[in-house]
Amino acid sequence: MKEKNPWHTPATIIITVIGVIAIVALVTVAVLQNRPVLQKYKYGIVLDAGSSHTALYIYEWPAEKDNNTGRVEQKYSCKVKGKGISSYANTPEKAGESLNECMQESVKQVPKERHHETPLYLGATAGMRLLNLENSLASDKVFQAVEKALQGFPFSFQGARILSGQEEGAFGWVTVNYLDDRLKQGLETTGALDLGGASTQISFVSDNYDISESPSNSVTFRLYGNDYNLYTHSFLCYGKDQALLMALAHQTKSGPKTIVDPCFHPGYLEQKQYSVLYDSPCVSARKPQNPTTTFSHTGAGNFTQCQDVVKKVFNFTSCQYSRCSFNDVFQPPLQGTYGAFSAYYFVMDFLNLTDASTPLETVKQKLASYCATPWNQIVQQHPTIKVKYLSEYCFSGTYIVTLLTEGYNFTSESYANINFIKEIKGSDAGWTLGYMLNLTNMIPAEAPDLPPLPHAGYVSVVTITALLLFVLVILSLFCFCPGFKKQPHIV
Ligand SMILES: Nc1ncnc2c1ncn2[C@@H]1O[C@H](COP(=O)(O)OP(=O)(O)O)[C@@H](O)[C@H]1O
Ligand SMILES: [Ca+2]
Repeated sequence: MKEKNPWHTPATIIITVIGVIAIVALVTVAVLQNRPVLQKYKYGIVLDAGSSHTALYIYEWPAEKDNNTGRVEQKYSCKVKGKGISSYANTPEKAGESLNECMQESVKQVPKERHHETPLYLGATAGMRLLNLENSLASDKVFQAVEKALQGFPFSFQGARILSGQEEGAFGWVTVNYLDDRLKQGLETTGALDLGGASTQISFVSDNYDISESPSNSVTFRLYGNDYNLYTHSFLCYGKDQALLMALAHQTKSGPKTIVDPCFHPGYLEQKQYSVLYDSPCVSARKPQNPTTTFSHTGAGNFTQCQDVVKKVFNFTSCQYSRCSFNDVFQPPLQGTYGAFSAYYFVMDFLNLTDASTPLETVKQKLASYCATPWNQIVQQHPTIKVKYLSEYCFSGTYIVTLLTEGYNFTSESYANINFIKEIKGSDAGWTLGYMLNLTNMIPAEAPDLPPLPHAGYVSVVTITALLLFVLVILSLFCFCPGFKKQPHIV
Protein backbone atom coordinates (compact mmCIF):
# COMPACT_ATOMS: atom_id res chain seq x y z
CA MET A 1 0.00 0.00 0.00
CA LYS A 2 1.33 3.39 -0.95
CA GLU A 3 2.41 5.48 2.03
CA LYS A 4 0.25 8.59 2.45
CA ASN A 5 2.25 11.80 2.87
CA PRO A 6 0.90 13.36 6.13
CA TRP A 7 1.66 16.86 4.78
CA HIS A 8 -0.81 16.39 1.96
CA THR A 9 -3.89 16.15 4.16
CA PRO A 10 -6.59 18.82 3.53
CA ALA A 11 -6.00 20.18 7.06
CA THR A 12 -2.32 20.92 6.50
CA ILE A 13 -2.98 22.47 3.09
CA ILE A 14 -5.65 24.76 4.54
CA ILE A 15 -3.44 25.75 7.46
CA THR A 16 -0.50 26.46 5.13
CA VAL A 17 -2.64 28.63 2.82
CA ILE A 18 -4.12 30.55 5.79
CA GLY A 19 -0.63 30.92 7.25
CA VAL A 20 0.81 32.33 4.00
CA ILE A 21 -2.13 34.72 3.61
CA ALA A 22 -1.68 35.85 7.22
CA ILE A 23 2.03 36.52 6.68
CA VAL A 24 1.43 38.45 3.45
CA ALA A 25 -1.30 40.50 5.15
CA LEU A 26 0.88 41.21 8.16
CA VAL A 27 3.91 42.30 6.11
CA THR A 28 1.72 44.40 3.78
CA VAL A 29 0.20 46.21 6.73
CA ALA A 30 3.68 46.74 8.21
CA VAL A 31 5.00 48.18 4.95
CA LEU A 32 2.00 50.38 4.13
CA GLN A 33 1.19 51.58 7.61
CA ASN A 34 4.73 52.61 8.42
CA ARG A 35 5.61 54.12 5.02
CA PRO A 36 6.01 57.89 5.13
CA VAL A 37 2.93 59.54 3.70
CA LEU A 38 3.36 61.01 0.26
CA GLN A 39 6.16 63.57 0.59
CA LYS A 40 5.01 67.15 0.80
CA TYR A 41 7.71 69.77 0.73
CA LYS A 42 8.25 73.14 2.30
CA TYR A 43 10.42 75.89 0.88
CA GLY A 44 12.59 78.81 1.91
CA ILE A 45 14.24 81.49 -0.25
CA VAL A 46 17.47 83.35 0.52
CA LEU A 47 18.99 86.14 -1.57
CA ASP A 48 22.76 86.52 -1.18
CA ALA A 49 23.43 90.17 -1.99
CA GLY A 50 27.20 89.99 -2.43
CA SER A 51 29.56 92.81 -3.38
CA SER A 52 29.89 91.63 -6.99
CA HIS A 53 26.46 90.13 -7.64
CA THR A 54 23.26 88.81 -6.06
CA ALA A 55 22.27 85.15 -6.13
CA LEU A 56 18.93 83.61 -5.16
CA TYR A 57 18.63 80.16 -3.62
CA ILE A 58 15.48 78.11 -3.05
CA TYR A 59 15.74 75.40 -0.40
CA GLU A 60 13.35 72.47 -0.02
CA TRP A 61 12.68 69.99 2.79
CA PRO A 62 10.06 67.33 3.64
CA ALA A 63 7.11 69.02 5.33
CA GLU A 64 6.77 66.82 8.42
CA LYS A 65 10.43 66.70 9.23
CA ASP A 66 11.40 70.33 9.34
CA ASN A 67 12.32 70.26 13.00
CA ASN A 68 14.63 67.32 13.22
CA THR A 69 15.83 64.68 10.84
CA GLY A 70 14.82 66.15 7.49
CA ARG A 71 17.56 67.15 5.11
CA VAL A 72 17.26 70.60 3.60
CA GLU A 73 18.45 70.72 0.00
CA GLN A 74 19.00 73.41 -2.60
CA LYS A 75 16.25 73.05 -5.19
CA TYR A 76 17.05 75.97 -7.45
CA SER A 77 19.48 78.87 -7.82
CA CYS A 78 19.34 82.02 -9.94
CA LYS A 79 22.08 84.51 -10.68
CA VAL A 80 20.73 88.07 -10.75
CA LYS A 81 21.83 89.90 -13.90
CA GLY A 82 24.15 92.87 -13.40
CA LYS A 83 26.26 93.90 -10.44
CA GLY A 84 25.71 93.72 -6.68
CA ILE A 85 23.05 95.90 -5.03
CA SER A 86 25.72 98.21 -3.53
CA SER A 87 26.60 99.36 -7.07
CA TYR A 88 23.14 100.99 -7.32
CA ALA A 89 23.95 103.61 -4.66
CA ASN A 90 23.02 106.42 -7.11
CA THR A 91 19.96 104.68 -8.60
CA PRO A 92 18.43 102.69 -5.71
CA GLU A 93 15.18 101.74 -7.56
CA LYS A 94 17.29 99.82 -10.06
CA ALA A 95 18.62 97.64 -7.21
CA GLY A 96 15.04 96.53 -6.54
CA GLU A 97 14.23 96.05 -10.22
CA SER A 98 17.34 93.93 -10.75
CA LEU A 99 15.85 91.21 -8.54
CA ASN A 100 12.57 90.88 -10.47
CA GLU A 101 13.64 88.26 -13.00
CA CYS A 102 14.95 85.75 -10.46
CA MET A 103 11.98 86.46 -8.17
CA GLN A 104 9.48 85.81 -10.95
CA GLU A 105 11.20 82.51 -11.65
CA SER A 106 10.92 81.63 -7.93
CA VAL A 107 7.16 82.17 -8.09
CA LYS A 108 7.09 79.38 -10.70
CA GLN A 109 9.51 77.13 -8.82
CA VAL A 110 7.62 77.06 -5.50
CA PRO A 111 4.18 75.34 -5.64
CA LYS A 112 1.42 77.95 -5.44
CA GLU A 113 -0.17 76.56 -2.27
CA ARG A 114 3.14 77.04 -0.44
CA HIS A 115 3.84 80.63 -1.57
CA HIS A 116 2.37 82.48 1.43
CA GLU A 117 4.19 80.33 4.00
CA THR A 118 7.59 80.37 2.23
CA PRO A 119 10.01 82.63 4.14
CA LEU A 120 12.05 85.02 1.99
CA TYR A 121 15.26 86.59 3.31
CA LEU A 122 17.81 88.95 1.82
CA GLY A 123 21.24 89.15 3.40
CA ALA A 124 23.83 91.62 2.19
CA THR A 125 27.55 91.22 2.80
CA ALA A 126 30.71 93.29 2.40
CA GLY A 127 29.64 95.47 -0.55
CA MET A 128 26.80 96.93 1.53
CA ARG A 129 29.01 97.03 4.65
CA LEU A 130 31.38 99.30 2.71
CA LEU A 131 28.58 101.43 1.25
CA ASN A 132 27.08 101.78 4.73
CA LEU A 133 30.45 103.00 6.06
CA GLU A 134 30.87 105.41 3.17
CA ASN A 135 27.33 106.71 2.84
CA SER A 136 24.74 105.24 5.20
CA LEU A 137 21.93 107.25 3.63
CA ALA A 138 22.63 105.67 0.24
CA SER A 139 22.74 102.19 1.77
CA ASP A 140 19.38 102.81 3.54
CA LYS A 141 17.84 103.86 0.21
CA VAL A 142 19.12 100.71 -1.49
CA PHE A 143 17.53 98.60 1.27
CA GLN A 144 14.22 100.49 1.00
CA ALA A 145 14.10 99.86 -2.75
CA VAL A 146 15.01 96.21 -2.36
CA GLU A 147 12.42 95.68 0.39
CA LYS A 148 9.72 97.34 -1.66
CA ALA A 149 10.50 95.08 -4.61
CA LEU A 150 10.53 91.91 -2.50
CA GLN A 151 7.26 92.77 -0.72
CA GLY A 152 5.58 92.67 -4.13
CA PHE A 153 5.94 88.88 -4.33
CA PRO A 154 3.58 86.37 -2.72
CA PHE A 155 6.16 84.99 -0.27
CA SER A 156 6.49 85.65 3.45
CA PHE A 157 9.15 88.38 3.31
CA GLN A 158 11.24 88.37 6.51
CA GLY A 159 13.40 91.42 5.85
CA ALA A 160 16.61 92.58 4.19
CA ARG A 161 19.70 93.34 6.28
CA ILE A 162 23.47 93.47 6.36
CA LEU A 163 25.01 90.38 7.92
CA SER A 164 27.84 90.97 10.36
CA GLY A 165 31.21 89.47 9.40
CA GLN A 166 30.80 86.94 12.25
CA GLU A 167 27.41 85.84 10.95
CA GLU A 168 28.76 85.45 7.42
CA GLY A 169 31.66 83.30 8.66
CA ALA A 170 29.66 81.26 11.17
CA PHE A 171 26.75 80.48 8.79
CA GLY A 172 29.20 79.37 6.08
CA TRP A 173 30.66 76.96 8.65
CA VAL A 174 27.15 75.71 9.59
CA THR A 175 26.33 75.15 5.89
CA VAL A 176 29.35 72.98 5.05
CA ASN A 177 29.09 70.93 8.23
CA TYR A 178 25.31 70.48 7.87
CA LEU A 179 25.63 69.34 4.26
CA ASP A 180 28.47 66.95 5.20
CA ASP A 181 26.20 65.48 7.92
CA ARG A 182 28.85 66.22 10.54
CA LEU A 183 26.59 68.08 12.97
CA LYS A 184 23.82 65.50 13.41
CA GLN A 185 26.34 62.70 13.81
CA GLY A 186 28.53 64.71 16.19
CA LEU A 187 31.60 64.13 13.98
CA GLU A 188 34.70 66.33 13.99
CA THR A 189 33.81 69.49 12.07
CA THR A 190 35.50 71.01 9.05
CA GLY A 191 36.63 74.65 8.91
CA ALA A 192 35.18 77.11 6.37
CA LEU A 193 37.13 79.51 4.17
CA ASP A 194 35.02 81.97 2.16
CA LEU A 195 36.59 84.42 -0.27
CA GLY A 196 34.32 87.14 -1.62
CA GLY A 197 35.01 90.27 -3.61
CA ALA A 198 35.05 92.68 -0.67
CA SER A 199 35.65 90.50 2.41
CA THR A 200 36.94 87.09 3.37
CA GLN A 201 36.05 84.80 6.27
CA ILE A 202 37.86 82.06 8.20
CA SER A 203 35.93 79.89 10.68
CA PHE A 204 37.02 76.73 12.48
CA VAL A 205 36.84 74.87 15.77
CA SER A 206 40.18 74.86 17.58
CA ASP A 207 40.56 72.90 20.81
CA ASN A 208 43.23 75.41 21.83
CA TYR A 209 41.02 78.47 21.43
CA ASP A 210 40.86 80.34 24.73
CA ILE A 211 37.81 82.58 24.20
CA SER A 212 38.97 85.07 26.82
CA GLU A 213 41.97 86.03 24.67
CA SER A 214 39.69 87.40 21.94
CA PRO A 215 35.98 87.12 22.79
CA SER A 216 34.92 88.99 19.64
CA ASN A 217 36.07 86.05 17.49
CA SER A 218 33.98 83.50 19.33
CA VAL A 219 30.63 82.09 18.27
CA THR A 220 29.12 79.31 20.34
CA PHE A 221 26.45 76.92 19.12
CA ARG A 222 24.56 74.02 20.64
CA LEU A 223 23.45 71.81 17.74
CA TYR A 224 21.91 68.33 17.96
CA GLY A 225 23.07 68.03 21.57
CA ASN A 226 26.71 69.04 20.95
CA ASP A 227 28.42 72.28 22.01
CA TYR A 228 30.68 74.03 19.50
CA ASN A 229 33.05 76.86 20.26
CA LEU A 230 33.80 78.36 16.88
CA TYR A 231 36.60 80.79 16.04
CA THR A 232 35.58 83.11 13.21
CA HIS A 233 36.92 86.28 11.66
CA SER A 234 35.87 88.34 8.67
CA PHE A 235 38.46 90.62 7.07
CA LEU A 236 36.70 93.59 5.49
CA CYS A 237 38.58 94.80 2.36
CA TYR A 238 40.35 91.44 1.97
CA GLY A 239 37.99 89.99 -0.63
CA LYS A 240 39.85 89.58 -3.91
CA ASP A 241 38.44 92.68 -5.68
CA GLN A 242 39.24 95.07 -2.81
CA ALA A 243 42.62 93.38 -2.26
CA LEU A 244 43.41 94.06 -5.93
CA LEU A 245 42.50 97.74 -5.47
CA MET A 246 44.73 97.89 -2.37
CA ALA A 247 47.62 96.23 -4.26
CA LEU A 248 47.18 98.71 -7.16
CA ALA A 249 47.04 101.61 -4.71
CA HIS A 250 50.37 100.50 -3.25
CA GLN A 251 51.91 100.51 -6.72
CA THR A 252 50.53 103.93 -7.64
CA LYS A 253 51.33 105.88 -4.47
CA SER A 254 53.38 108.48 -6.37
CA GLY A 255 50.65 108.91 -9.01
CA PRO A 256 52.65 107.60 -12.00
CA LYS A 257 51.32 107.54 -15.59
CA THR A 258 52.32 103.92 -16.06
CA ILE A 259 52.72 100.97 -13.70
CA VAL A 260 54.36 97.64 -14.55
CA ASP A 261 52.41 95.16 -12.45
CA PRO A 262 53.96 91.70 -11.78
CA CYS A 263 50.46 90.33 -11.04
CA PHE A 264 49.29 90.84 -14.65
CA HIS A 265 50.47 88.97 -17.76
CA PRO A 266 53.32 90.27 -19.93
CA GLY A 267 51.78 92.20 -22.82
CA TYR A 268 48.69 93.24 -20.82
CA LEU A 269 47.89 96.94 -21.26
CA GLU A 270 44.81 98.78 -20.09
CA GLN A 271 44.08 102.45 -19.36
CA LYS A 272 42.56 102.72 -15.89
CA GLN A 273 41.06 105.62 -13.95
CA TYR A 274 42.54 106.71 -10.67
CA SER A 275 39.06 107.70 -9.52
CA VAL A 276 37.85 104.07 -9.78
CA LEU A 277 40.91 102.90 -7.89
CA TYR A 278 40.31 105.25 -4.99
CA ASP A 279 36.53 104.95 -4.92
CA SER A 280 36.48 102.64 -1.91
CA PRO A 281 36.90 103.04 1.87
CA CYS A 282 39.51 100.26 1.60
CA VAL A 283 41.94 102.51 -0.31
CA SER A 284 40.88 106.13 0.16
CA ALA A 285 43.45 106.77 2.90
CA ARG A 286 46.25 106.16 0.40
CA LYS A 287 45.11 108.68 -2.20
CA PRO A 288 48.16 110.31 -3.86
CA GLN A 289 48.44 114.10 -3.78
CA ASN A 290 48.08 114.87 -7.49
CA PRO A 291 46.98 111.80 -9.32
CA THR A 292 46.68 112.07 -13.07
CA THR A 293 43.20 111.01 -14.07
CA THR A 294 44.27 107.81 -15.80
CA PHE A 295 47.24 105.47 -15.73
CA SER A 296 48.48 102.72 -18.02
CA HIS A 297 48.26 99.38 -16.29
CA THR A 298 50.78 97.01 -17.89
CA GLY A 299 51.82 93.50 -16.87
CA ALA A 300 55.17 91.86 -16.08
CA GLY A 301 53.90 88.36 -15.16
CA ASN A 302 56.19 87.50 -12.26
CA PHE A 303 54.72 85.36 -9.46
CA THR A 304 57.48 86.01 -6.89
CA GLN A 305 57.35 89.77 -7.37
CA CYS A 306 53.56 89.62 -7.34
CA GLN A 307 53.71 87.85 -3.97
CA ASP A 308 55.88 90.72 -2.69
CA VAL A 309 53.27 93.25 -3.89
CA VAL A 310 50.43 91.23 -2.32
CA LYS A 311 52.27 90.90 1.01
CA LYS A 312 52.24 94.70 1.26
CA VAL A 313 48.47 94.76 1.75
CA PHE A 314 48.87 92.79 5.00
CA ASN A 315 50.28 94.05 8.28
CA PHE A 316 52.37 91.26 9.79
CA THR A 317 54.23 93.35 12.34
CA SER A 318 51.76 94.21 15.08
CA CYS A 319 50.16 91.54 17.25
CA GLN A 320 48.92 92.17 20.77
CA TYR A 321 47.83 88.54 21.26
CA SER A 322 49.72 85.29 21.79
CA ARG A 323 49.38 84.64 18.05
CA CYS A 324 47.86 86.44 15.07
CA SER A 325 46.94 85.91 11.45
CA PHE A 326 47.54 89.50 10.27
CA ASN A 327 46.44 93.11 10.97
CA ASP A 328 46.63 92.43 14.71
CA VAL A 329 43.83 89.85 14.53
CA PHE A 330 44.00 86.90 16.92
CA GLN A 331 43.95 83.41 15.39
CA PRO A 332 44.25 80.13 17.33
CA PRO A 333 46.30 77.22 15.87
CA LEU A 334 44.79 75.78 12.68
CA GLN A 335 43.04 72.45 13.17
CA GLY A 336 41.51 69.75 10.98
CA THR A 337 40.27 70.00 7.41
CA TYR A 338 38.88 73.06 5.61
CA GLY A 339 36.37 73.64 2.86
CA ALA A 340 37.33 76.68 0.73
CA PHE A 341 34.51 78.03 -1.41
CA SER A 342 33.16 80.97 -3.43
CA ALA A 343 36.06 82.82 -5.14
CA TYR A 344 38.58 80.32 -3.67
CA TYR A 345 36.87 77.72 -5.79
CA PHE A 346 36.26 79.84 -8.94
CA VAL A 347 39.91 80.88 -9.13
CA MET A 348 41.53 77.57 -8.24
CA ASP A 349 39.13 75.71 -10.54
CA PHE A 350 40.08 77.96 -13.47
CA LEU A 351 43.78 77.39 -12.70
CA ASN A 352 43.22 73.59 -12.43
CA LEU A 353 44.51 73.66 -8.87
CA THR A 354 41.51 72.27 -6.92
CA ASP A 355 42.95 68.77 -6.60
CA ALA A 356 43.69 68.32 -2.87
CA SER A 357 46.66 66.10 -3.73
CA THR A 358 48.53 68.96 -5.48
CA PRO A 359 51.38 69.97 -3.12
CA LEU A 360 51.74 73.65 -2.24
CA GLU A 361 55.11 73.80 -4.04
CA THR A 362 53.51 72.54 -7.28
CA VAL A 363 50.69 75.09 -6.88
CA LYS A 364 53.29 77.87 -6.70
CA GLN A 365 55.21 76.53 -9.71
CA LYS A 366 52.06 76.27 -11.81
CA LEU A 367 51.01 79.78 -10.80
CA ALA A 368 54.46 81.13 -11.70
CA SER A 369 54.25 79.60 -15.16
CA TYR A 370 50.64 80.78 -15.62
CA CYS A 371 51.49 84.38 -14.62
CA ALA A 372 54.48 84.39 -17.01
CA THR A 373 52.30 83.37 -20.00
CA PRO A 374 51.88 86.29 -22.45
CA TRP A 375 48.45 87.98 -22.34
CA ASN A 376 47.63 87.42 -26.04
CA GLN A 377 48.20 83.69 -25.56
CA ILE A 378 45.90 83.63 -22.50
CA VAL A 379 43.14 85.43 -24.45
CA GLN A 380 43.49 83.00 -27.38
CA GLN A 381 43.32 79.96 -25.09
CA HIS A 382 40.17 81.15 -23.29
CA PRO A 383 37.94 82.89 -25.83
CA THR A 384 34.72 82.33 -23.83
CA ILE A 385 35.85 83.70 -20.46
CA LYS A 386 35.11 87.30 -19.48
CA VAL A 387 38.26 89.37 -20.09
CA LYS A 388 38.02 91.06 -16.68
CA TYR A 389 38.04 87.69 -14.86
CA LEU A 390 40.71 86.37 -17.23
CA SER A 391 43.12 89.25 -16.64
CA GLU A 392 42.84 88.86 -12.86
CA TYR A 393 43.38 85.09 -12.33
CA CYS A 394 47.16 85.53 -11.93
CA PHE A 395 46.61 88.15 -9.21
CA SER A 396 43.75 86.20 -7.60
CA GLY A 397 45.70 82.91 -7.52
CA THR A 398 48.73 84.65 -6.01
CA TYR A 399 46.50 86.45 -3.52
CA ILE A 400 44.86 83.15 -2.45
CA VAL A 401 48.19 81.39 -1.90
CA THR A 402 49.59 84.39 0.00
CA LEU A 403 46.46 84.83 2.15
CA LEU A 404 46.44 81.14 3.06
CA THR A 405 50.15 80.75 3.80
CA GLU A 406 51.40 84.14 4.98
CA GLY A 407 48.03 85.35 6.29
CA TYR A 408 46.44 82.32 7.95
CA ASN A 409 49.72 80.41 8.43
CA PHE A 410 48.90 77.27 6.42
CA THR A 411 52.12 75.27 5.86
CA SER A 412 53.03 72.89 3.00
CA GLU A 413 51.66 70.15 5.25
CA SER A 414 48.41 71.77 6.43
CA TYR A 415 47.68 73.14 2.91
CA ALA A 416 46.85 69.51 1.99
CA ASN A 417 43.87 69.74 4.40
CA ILE A 418 42.14 72.38 2.27
CA ASN A 419 39.44 71.17 -0.12
CA PHE A 420 38.37 73.65 -2.78
CA ILE A 421 34.63 73.08 -3.15
CA LYS A 422 31.75 74.62 -5.05
CA GLU A 423 28.94 72.53 -3.64
CA ILE A 424 28.21 69.59 -1.36
CA LYS A 425 25.61 67.01 -2.44
CA GLY A 426 24.03 69.43 -4.90
CA SER A 427 23.81 72.46 -2.56
CA ASP A 428 26.21 75.40 -2.98
CA ALA A 429 28.70 76.06 -0.20
CA GLY A 430 28.09 79.55 1.23
CA TRP A 431 26.43 81.29 4.16
CA THR A 432 22.84 81.27 2.83
CA LEU A 433 21.75 77.76 3.89
CA GLY A 434 23.18 78.15 7.41
CA TYR A 435 21.45 81.53 7.69
CA MET A 436 18.06 80.06 6.77
CA LEU A 437 18.49 76.96 8.99
CA ASN A 438 19.22 79.30 11.90
CA LEU A 439 16.35 81.71 11.28
CA THR A 440 13.80 78.93 10.79
CA ASN A 441 15.10 77.03 13.89
CA MET A 442 15.67 74.02 11.72
CA ILE A 443 18.71 72.74 13.62
CA PRO A 444 17.51 71.78 17.13
CA ALA A 445 19.81 72.37 20.10
CA GLU A 446 19.16 68.86 21.36
CA ALA A 447 19.42 65.57 19.48
CA PRO A 448 15.99 64.60 18.08
CA ASP A 449 14.18 61.51 19.39
CA LEU A 450 14.58 59.06 16.59
CA PRO A 451 12.14 56.15 16.18
CA PRO A 452 13.72 53.07 17.87
CA LEU A 453 13.90 51.27 14.52
CA PRO A 454 14.26 52.60 11.00
CA HIS A 455 11.51 51.64 8.54
CA ALA A 456 13.49 48.77 6.93
CA GLY A 457 14.36 47.36 10.36
CA TYR A 458 10.71 47.51 11.42
CA VAL A 459 9.53 45.61 8.32
CA SER A 460 12.26 42.97 8.74
CA VAL A 461 11.40 42.33 12.40
CA VAL A 462 7.67 41.97 11.59
CA THR A 463 8.42 39.59 8.70
CA ILE A 464 10.78 37.39 10.71
CA THR A 465 8.40 37.28 13.70
CA ALA A 466 5.51 36.29 11.40
CA LEU A 467 7.57 33.50 9.83
CA LEU A 468 8.72 32.20 13.21
CA LEU A 469 5.12 32.16 14.52
CA PHE A 470 3.99 30.27 11.44
CA VAL A 471 6.74 27.64 11.84
CA LEU A 472 5.90 27.36 15.54
CA VAL A 473 2.20 26.73 14.80
CA ILE A 474 3.04 24.07 12.21
CA LEU A 475 5.52 22.39 14.53
CA SER A 476 3.10 22.35 17.45
CA LEU A 477 0.33 20.93 15.24
CA PHE A 478 2.73 18.24 14.09
CA CYS A 479 3.87 17.37 17.62
CA PHE A 480 0.60 17.54 19.53
CA CYS A 481 -2.19 16.67 17.07
CA PRO A 482 -2.44 12.91 16.50
CA GLY A 483 -3.85 13.41 13.00
CA PHE A 484 -0.66 15.06 11.96
CA LYS A 485 1.64 12.26 13.17
CA LYS A 486 3.03 9.95 10.55
CA GLN A 487 0.90 6.72 10.33
CA PRO A 488 2.74 3.47 11.27
CA HIS A 489 3.84 1.55 8.24
CA ILE A 490 1.38 -1.31 7.55
CA VAL A 491 2.90 -4.42 6.17
N1 LIG B 1 33.78 82.58 -12.56
C1 LIG B 1 34.43 83.39 -11.73
N2 LIG B 1 35.77 83.56 -11.84
C2 LIG B 1 36.42 84.36 -10.98
N3 LIG B 1 35.84 85.03 -9.99
C3 LIG B 1 34.53 84.89 -9.84
C4 LIG B 1 33.75 84.07 -10.69
N4 LIG B 1 32.44 84.15 -10.28
C5 LIG B 1 32.42 84.98 -9.21
N5 LIG B 1 33.67 85.43 -8.96
C6 LIG B 1 34.11 86.34 -7.90
O1 LIG B 1 33.73 85.82 -6.63
C7 LIG B 1 33.60 86.90 -5.72
C8 LIG B 1 32.25 86.77 -5.06
O2 LIG B 1 32.16 87.75 -4.09
P1 LIG B 1 30.77 88.26 -3.54
O3 LIG B 1 30.07 87.13 -2.87
O4 LIG B 1 30.02 89.00 -4.60
O5 LIG B 1 31.28 89.35 -2.51
P2 LIG B 1 31.26 89.44 -0.92
O6 LIG B 1 31.10 88.05 -0.39
O7 LIG B 1 32.60 90.03 -0.54
O8 LIG B 1 30.13 90.35 -0.60
C9 LIG B 1 33.77 88.19 -6.54
O9 LIG B 1 35.10 88.63 -6.41
C10 LIG B 1 33.52 87.72 -7.97
O10 LIG B 1 34.20 88.50 -8.91
CA1 LIG C 1 29.98 86.19 -0.75
